[in-house]
Order: sequence, then C-alpha cells, then structure tokens
Amino acid sequence: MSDSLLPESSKGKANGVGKALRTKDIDGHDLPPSPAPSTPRNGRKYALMTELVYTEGSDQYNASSVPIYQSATFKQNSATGGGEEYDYTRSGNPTRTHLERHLAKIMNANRALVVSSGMGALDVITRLLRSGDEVITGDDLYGGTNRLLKYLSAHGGIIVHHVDTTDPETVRKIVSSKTTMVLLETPTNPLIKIVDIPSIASIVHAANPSAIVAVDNTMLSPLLQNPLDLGADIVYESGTKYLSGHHDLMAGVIAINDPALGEKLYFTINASGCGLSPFDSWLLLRGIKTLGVRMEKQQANAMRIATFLESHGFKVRYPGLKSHPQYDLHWSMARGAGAVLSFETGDVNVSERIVESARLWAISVSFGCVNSLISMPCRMSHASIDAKTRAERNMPEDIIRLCVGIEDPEDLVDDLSRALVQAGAVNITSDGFLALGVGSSLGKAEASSEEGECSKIAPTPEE
Ligand SMILES: Cc1ncc(COP(=O)(O)O)c(C=O)c1O
Ligand SMILES: N[C@@H](CCSC[C@H](N)C(=O)O)C(=O)O
Repeated sequence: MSDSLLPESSKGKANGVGKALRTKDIDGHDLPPSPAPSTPRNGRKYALMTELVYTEGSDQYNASSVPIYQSATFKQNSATGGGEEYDYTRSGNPTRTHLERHLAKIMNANRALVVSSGMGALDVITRLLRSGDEVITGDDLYGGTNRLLKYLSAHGGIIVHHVDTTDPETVRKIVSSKTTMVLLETPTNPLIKIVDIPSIASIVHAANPSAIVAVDNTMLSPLLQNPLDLGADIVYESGTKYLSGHHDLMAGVIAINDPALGEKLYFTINASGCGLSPFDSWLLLRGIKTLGVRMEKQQANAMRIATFLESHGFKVRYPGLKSHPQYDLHWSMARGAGAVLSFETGDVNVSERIVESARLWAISVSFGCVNSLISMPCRMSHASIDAKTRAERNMPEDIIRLCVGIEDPEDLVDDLSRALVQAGAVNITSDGFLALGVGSSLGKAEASSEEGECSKIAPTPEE
C-alpha cells in the first residue's frame, strides 16, 4: 500500500512497510524498494496492493476469473476413494480453495479458511475450548462477539473475563495457567480503542505457552494490519465488511500459521458444515481485488469527516487523528486508520435526530462498504449487550458510529452538516457552528438555520 495516507510520523515504519520484498527483477536488475507489509510467507512476490489482484492458478482453460464450481459432489474414480482432491463441497471446493490460498497469501499466513460469516469464524474458533477453560477478552467488543461469549459462559462451562485490554498490565494480573484463549479486537467496535497485540501476546504466552491469542481484525482488514505478524496465533475477520466491500455477501475468514491448529479448525468446519459456498467464495475473491483502492479512498474520506467533526468541537474517536490517546500505539501496529469512526453529542435524543436527519448516510449496521453508513451502536449493532452491562463498560448511549464509503467527501460533509444543524446538535453563530456545550469558535460554517440547511463549511486551518 502506498505511504500516501500514513501520517508523517508513521511513514515507512508500521509493520515493515518500506522493506523490500523482492530486490531483483526477473532479469536480475535491482528493484526500487516495494512497500511490503511484513516478512513475506506463502509465496508472496509483490507489494500487497499488487498481490490483492494477482491470483495464481486457474482452471484447464486458464480462465482469468476463477470459475464458480457450483457442484455439491464430485465424481470419484473408484469406490474405495481414488485420492481425488474433492469429494463433497462441505469438505472442500475448488473455488473455496482458490480463495483460501489467496487469503493465506494476503494475510501472510500458513493457511486460511473461509466460513459463512464472521460469527461463524468465531464459533469455529471457540470450539477449541472445553468446559472449565478460561477466556480473557475486552470490555469493548462487537455486540455479537459479546453475545456468543455470554452464551458459552452460560451453557458451555467457559469462564469469560471481560477486562480493559487496552492496558496489558490488566491482562498480566489475570492471566494464569488456566487461561486457554485471549480474544482481542483492535481497534474496538465501536469505541475505537487500541489494544497492544505484541505486548499482550508475549504476556499470555509467557504465562501459558499453549494459550491461544486470537485477534478480530475486522475493523482494519489484512491490508492495514497483520495480527499474525504481531504475535497472535489466530486472526479472524468478518469478510462481510472491507474484504467484500459491497454488502452483497456474508463471510468469515480464519488465518493461522500452526498447521496442527489449522487441521483442528478445518475439522470443525467440515464436521459442522459452515464452509463458505462456492458462489460467495467467488464474490469474496472478486471483492478482495479492489480492497486496496477502496480502502485508500475510504480512509481519505474518513480523515476528512473526522477532522471536520473535530474542528467543530465534537469528541471524535478515530486513530487517524493525532488526538486519539493511543495514536502512536495504533501506528506501531497498523498501516492505516480504517474508515470507521465514532463521535458523541452528549445527548442521546440529539444523536437520534442526527442519524434520522442524514440522507446520504444510510442508517445501517455493518461497515467497510463502498457507501457510507450512520448508526447508533447502543440501539443497533450492540443492542444485544444489555443496558446495565453497557453502562458498566462506559459505553456512551449517545455514541454515533460513521462508516465512511467512497463517495465525494464534500457531499458527505454537506449531508452531515445539514443533519447536525437540523438535529439541533450545534450552536450556530454568525461565523459558523460548534458542537453544543463548546465555548469558543473552532470552525467556521455558513449556516442557514431557517431552512435547516448548512451549505459549505469554510475549511479550518487543520483541514
Ligand atoms: C468486529 C466484528 N467482528 C465480527 C463481526 C461478525 O461478522 P459477521 O456479521 O460477518 O458475522 C462483526 C460484525 O458483524 C464485527 O463488527
Ligand atoms: N442484528 C444483528 C446486528 C449486526 S451488527 C453488524 C456489524 N458487526 C456492525 O458492527 O455493524 C445482530 O444481532 O447480530
């Protein structure tokens, strides 16, 4: 990925970006350093942006787009099993295999496996656990993750500790020989907190070498962060989000380096029948090819929106902003900030009005898609976490999450400005507007409260 979207302080640093992956061209001439995300494994030859679109192997006709092998079963040469690669699509399918190999390369993993959703991926991973096992996880997690862990704790005899994983020392205090799995999310959904994967992985592995550190990488995608290179044993993500990019499929991805662990996970996928269908495998493969260009544009737009909101006095959570309290930690692990940000208004009713006043921003759960979305996590994606637990975990009820797409950024700003004004979320002054409760003028806007419309916002010095 190009360095162009990285902050100055991080250019060429994060996770090996700037390290040459290949130093000679095919004729033995020196190549300029190509940005490689990490030490290459699994046959990677080019920069990640290239590898996303470059797939090896096809069918006997050299089809440029890998075919969809829409077949449940495969003919065998003998009754005793002729050693064919495929017998039944639940156990394996050529389109799925092609996708898994492509993902293993992109994720810098020994093996990747694809299943029917991100939650399906977590379900497969948690089947490594046995009654009495202890799991350490965060106190800010995607609602569905929290729900599955709660179910396992209530019905599977698993002991789940929700702690503040943003502080590795908290993990050090609680980890023990009984800890079998540590489940991390970074940045967290929806509070955009950053978790120090390398520190936690080394603390956990020192306390119990057989404990598994699993990282949910959904919020960044393999383009921006490689948890396996940062000490994790398993990385999983919802392919429904950035990897597919168009909200036209559900998928989950699991990547590992340990072959024995890979076999155990594959056993569960085959035994339980949650492998990704051939058609969805094909669609996901197609989506991955444009991940690089989509993400570059989405990140640039997200930065524009984050600075716009911050300059108008809102408390914004986005790791691309220097004001993020864990900015340096984030950029020590990641190559980008992603395109999900959240902000608070101080009033849940005002937040609701903003969300409902937006026109271009669709009110939807999910993220990572080409079109922009707006949501209230406490009422939507995280509604399965009960209100008492949300309060105990300091989750602001008024928080609004923005998932930024690839539209013209000024259209997004205009629509958001209009929604803020219409919802009464800002104090309008003669020379602009500011979030309610903010005393001094930070940004300038030309606003017309009469029409509930706010036209172009004059750029602030930061913008
Ligand atoms: C961080 C995170 N992990 C996992 C999931 C689960 O993915 P899926 O919806 O594909 O099951 C989601 C969203 O659903 C998510 O936001
Ligand atoms: N009704 C769904 C909500 C899915 S939320 C999807 C996504 N992870 C997000 O954060 O927006 C459910 O109960 O799972």
